[in-house]
Amino acid sequence: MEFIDNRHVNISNVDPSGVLGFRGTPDVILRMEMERSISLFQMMGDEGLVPSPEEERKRRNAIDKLKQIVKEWVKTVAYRRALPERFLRFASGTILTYGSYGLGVHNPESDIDALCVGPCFATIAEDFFIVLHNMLASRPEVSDIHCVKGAKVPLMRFKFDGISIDLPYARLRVISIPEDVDVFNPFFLKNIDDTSRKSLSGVRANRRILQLVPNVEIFQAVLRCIKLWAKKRGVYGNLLGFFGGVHLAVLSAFICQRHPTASLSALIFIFFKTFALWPWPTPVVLQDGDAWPFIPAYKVSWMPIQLPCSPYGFCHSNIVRSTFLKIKTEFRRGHMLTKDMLRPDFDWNILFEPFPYPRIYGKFVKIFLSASDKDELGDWVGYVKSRFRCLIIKLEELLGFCDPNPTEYVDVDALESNAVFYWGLPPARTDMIDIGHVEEEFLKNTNIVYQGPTGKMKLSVVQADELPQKAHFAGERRSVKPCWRIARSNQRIVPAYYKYHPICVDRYLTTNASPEYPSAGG
Ligand SMILES: Nc1ncnc2c1ncn2[C@@H]1O[C@H](COP(=O)(O)OP(=O)(O)OP(=O)(O)O)[C@@H](O)[C@H]1O
Ligand SMILES: [Mg+2]
Ligand SMILES: [Mg+2]
Repeated sequence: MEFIDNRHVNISNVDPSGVLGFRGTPDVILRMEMERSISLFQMMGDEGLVPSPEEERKRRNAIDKLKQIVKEWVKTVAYRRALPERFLRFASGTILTYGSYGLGVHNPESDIDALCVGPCFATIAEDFFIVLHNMLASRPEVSDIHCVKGAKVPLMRFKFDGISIDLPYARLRVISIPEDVDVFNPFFLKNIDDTSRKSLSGVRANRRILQLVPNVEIFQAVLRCIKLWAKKRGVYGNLLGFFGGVHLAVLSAFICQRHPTASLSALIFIFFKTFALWPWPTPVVLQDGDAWPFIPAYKVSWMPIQLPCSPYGFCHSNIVRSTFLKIKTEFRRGHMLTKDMLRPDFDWNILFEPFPYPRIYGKFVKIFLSASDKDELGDWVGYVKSRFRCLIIKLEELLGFCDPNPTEYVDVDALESNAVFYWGLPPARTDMIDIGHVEEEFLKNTNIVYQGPTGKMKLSVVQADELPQKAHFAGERRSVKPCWRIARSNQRIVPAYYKYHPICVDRYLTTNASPEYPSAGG
């Protein structure tokens, strides 16, 4: 814990308004602040947030093997395309990791976001989605492989040695891709196609964040804590109108950038203070020497967060009025709790306490999704989740507010495989809601074309005491993180969409952004 010692900011100095509930000499404050940082690190360990060395080895090994496969694939393609001998020798491709793995904040459940970077002669349609797909599919380590072609960032999704991998593709205008290719070098970015540019933007954004933060380790610790907080408090999940990983990464980096010498505990306090008082929709923008002017923030999201790489768009967001209010409330709660962190009885566990839905809301809309087996259910749940934003907006329209709890429950008494969501409703007017009509409208308005054999959906309004006791976080449900498979609608082949993206805005892959939230970002 050495680095905590020498990067202290006295918490009362970063809180000049003096609202901290503790007085003491600077020495005592420093010591207590350090203790708070240490106990937070310990808590993260207890929560199992940091993968074990064995798990890390497994991931490293999977990436190495993937790199090897990509290299072989490039040679195969070069050969098939009858490239001259001198080119054949040099032709190469590589894998670049990004997302939570690239930032070093993954947990044992996280997937690996890995970008396949290939040379100019390897096409996405044929060479990536057919040749590489077949090479991967024939490997014993690979299972559950899906091609996701219709998304803004097309990708293959599969498991490698049991680890979920998202593999988009970027094709550069060169024959040979250096292993450590510089994704900021204009030479490599020249004349690349739109899909490749979008695919690369995830890697570029992540690398930029790591370049911009003054201390990577402390940034990683802050982000891990904030992600845990967001999951526990029900404000993590882009599809449900909350934050995704990239949003929290930029917010955490923003704090770390401005307080380069602060300790972990001080940064957590500053994080909540800053965003509890933030004048939204003023965008959160990392200090970056190259930054370009951006489009007016109010057109982008309730909480605009700019991506730190050209063309400096905004992270896509599904935040609606209700989720905006919930996030703001949670920021304020975080601030109220952490400003007292130097008090002797301060306990981190309170900050990370799961959001007490049954205590806060009397009634819930229950969304019951079922299918005949687990695979079908995975596809079905993914499909419906991709349209959740429409349902949130509908309920908001009728009731003024709705809290879409991202937690997925399972009804163990039901005969079919199922997933159940319970969204908190405000007390007033709840009795007047015709939930059957909402269900009908949801199906109709979202133009559901999914015709999987067994997917069913039932909406009902239930009392708080009907909520199950046990649940698991949706974000941890990696085993059923499917793609929506090709389905037939009126004899018309409907393209395979990424499970999250057919209509609603999700991540940066969306193909059909809502007019209120134009696609501005990467
Ligand atoms: N809404 C978005 N806007 C812009 N870029 C995004 C968005 N969502 C995802 N990305 C890019 O894709 C990467 C991977 O996204 P993902 O949602 O898997 O985040 P993550 O940080 O890996 O979180 P998790 O641990 O939940 O997987 C992000 O790091 C970011 O570069
Ligand atoms: Mg990820
Ligand atoms: Mg991913």
